[in-house]
Amino acid sequence: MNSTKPAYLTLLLALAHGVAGISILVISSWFIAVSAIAPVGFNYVIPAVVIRALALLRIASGYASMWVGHNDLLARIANIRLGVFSQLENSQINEKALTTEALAHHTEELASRWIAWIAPLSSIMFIFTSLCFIATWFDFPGAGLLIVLFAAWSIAVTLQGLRALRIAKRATCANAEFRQSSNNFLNSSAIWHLNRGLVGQCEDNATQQHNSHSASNASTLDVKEIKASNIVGKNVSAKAVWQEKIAQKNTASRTAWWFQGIAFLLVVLMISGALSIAQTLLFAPIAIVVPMVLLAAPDWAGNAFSSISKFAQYKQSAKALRQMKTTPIKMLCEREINTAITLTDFSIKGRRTNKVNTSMPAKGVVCVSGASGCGKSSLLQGLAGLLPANGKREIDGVNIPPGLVSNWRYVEQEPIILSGTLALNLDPAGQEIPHNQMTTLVQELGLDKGLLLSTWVGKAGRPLSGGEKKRVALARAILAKPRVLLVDEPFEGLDIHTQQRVCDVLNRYATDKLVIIASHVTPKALVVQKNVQLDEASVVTVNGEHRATL
Ligand SMILES: Nc1ncnc2c1ncn2[C@@H]1O[C@H](COP(=O)(O)OP(=O)(O)OP(=O)(O)O)[C@@H](O)[C@H]1O
Repeated sequence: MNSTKPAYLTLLLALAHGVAGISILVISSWFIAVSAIAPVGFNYVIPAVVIRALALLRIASGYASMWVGHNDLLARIANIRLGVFSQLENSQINEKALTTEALAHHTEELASRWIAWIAPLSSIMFIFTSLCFIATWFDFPGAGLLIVLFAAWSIAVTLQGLRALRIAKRATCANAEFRQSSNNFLNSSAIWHLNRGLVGQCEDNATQQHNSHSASNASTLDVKEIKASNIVGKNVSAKAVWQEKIAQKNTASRTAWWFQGIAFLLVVLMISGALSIAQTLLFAPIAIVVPMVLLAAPDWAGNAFSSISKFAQYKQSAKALRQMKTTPIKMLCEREINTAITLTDFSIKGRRTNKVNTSMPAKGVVCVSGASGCGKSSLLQGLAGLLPANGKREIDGVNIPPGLVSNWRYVEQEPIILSGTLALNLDPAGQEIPHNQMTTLVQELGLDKGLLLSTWVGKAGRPLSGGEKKRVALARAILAKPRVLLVDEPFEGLDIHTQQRVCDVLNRYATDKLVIIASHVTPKALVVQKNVQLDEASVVTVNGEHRATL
C-alpha cells in the first residue's frame, strides 16, 4: 500500500541525536570526576569544547530529525491515502462513518511509524548495545549491571508491547462504535426537536387538562414522554475511547516507573556492594560513568515504552485498513447495444424485489414505475451493476457477467453534491469537459438562475435545493455521455415547467442512447418508448415464486 522509500535520514538523525545525548552524559560524568582530582595543568578546555560540540550536534540533529521526519510523514500520509482510495475504487463502501474514520485516523498512525516508534526504539537499542559493548571491552566498573539493565529493558518493552497490542485492539473497537453511534446521533438531528417539542407539548396539554380531566391523561403523557426520549439515542459516549487511551498511557508510564526502579536498584547495589568504587574514583574517574548512565537510564531509554504503544497502534491500524468493509464491484468494458437489453428472472440479491422479465430497446426512454418500495431504485442499481443480482442481464442476447458497465451511469435518488464549484460538480473526474457544454446544459435544465459555473455549492457554499441537486447530478451524468443513462426519480420536487425542461433534455438524449427512468410520475412531455410496471398488484405466483408480469 505504501511505496514511499524508507526514511533512512530520519533514522540516522534520530541516532545522531541519541548518541550525542548519551555521549554528553558519559563525558560530563567523567569530566566532573576528573575535575575533582585533576592535577595542576590539566587541560579543562578540550573536554568542555567536546561537550559543547556534542550539545550543538544534539540540538541540530534533534530539530533536523523532526523536520525531515515530519516532511516524510506528510508524504507518507498522502501516499497511504492514495493507496486506500485505490483500495476503495470499484467497491461499494458499506459503512461510510468507519471508512472516514479509517482514512483520518489509521493512515496517520501508519504514516508516523518512522518518527513514532522505529527511530526511537532503534536509537535506544543502538545506544544500549554500544554502551554494553564499550563498557565490557574497556572493563568499566559495573559493566555487568549495564547488561542486566539492558535485559530488564528488553523484557519490559516486550511485555508492554504485548499488552499494548491488546489495548490497541480494544481501542479500535471502541472508536468504531463511538463513530457509528455519533453518526447515527447526528443523522437524527432533524428530529431532535421532537424530543423537547413533544415533551413540551405534552406538558402544556397536561397543564391545560389537569384542571378539567382525570389523572388517566397523565399515564398517556408518560408514555409519550418515554417515546420522545427514545427518539434521540443516548448511548453516544466517548468514555470507552478515552478509557482505552488512558489505559495505553498508564501501562507505558507504569512500565517506565518499573524500569526506573530497577535502574535505581542497580545503582544502589553498585554503590553498597562496592565501597571500593569511592576509592577507585580517586584513581579512575571512569568508574562514575556506569552509575551515572544507570541513574539517567529512564531519560534516555524511557521513551521506548510510549514508542512500543505506537507500534501496537500501528499494527492495529494496518489491520483495520486491510479489513475495511467494502463490497468489490467488478468493472466491465464498454459494450455496444444493437437491438435490446433483456432481463430474465432478474432480481436484486438481499432486497425484497420480484423477478423481472422484460426487454428494453437500444435507444429511447424506458420508464420504470410502480408503488413505493416495489423495487424501482433497486432494479436500476442492479441493472447498472451497482448491486449484485440473480437472473440474466443480456445485451443483444449475450449475458453480461456481474459488474459495473463502464459507460453506463446511474443518477441516484439523493445525489451527492461535492463541496466545490458548480464546474467541479459537473466534471468531478477532471475530464476537461468544455465549459460552454456545461453552461448550455445548465441553462437547458433551468439551473442558471443565480448559479454560475464558478459558484461554490455544497458545504460552505450555496446550499442547493433538492430539485437543484437532482438536476446538477443529471447534468453531471449527461456530460459524461453514457451509453445507458439510469435516472432515479428525476421529477421529484420539480414544478411543471422545470419537469418540462428536464423531459426535453432527456428526450433529446434518448434519440441515440438508452435512458431508463424510475419514477412515480410520467410527465406528458416525456416521450416514452416503453413502460415497465413493477406493481405488487400485478405479481403472480409461478411455481411458488413471485414473478412480476411486465
Ligand atoms: N440498503 C438496503 N438494504 C436492504 N433493503 C433495502 C435497501 N434499500 C431498500 N431496501 C428494500 O428494498 C425494497 C425496494 O426498495 P427500493 O428503494 O428499490 O424501492 P422503490 O420502488 O425505489 O421505492 P421508492 O419509490 O419509495 O423510492 C424495499 O422493500 C426496501 O425496504
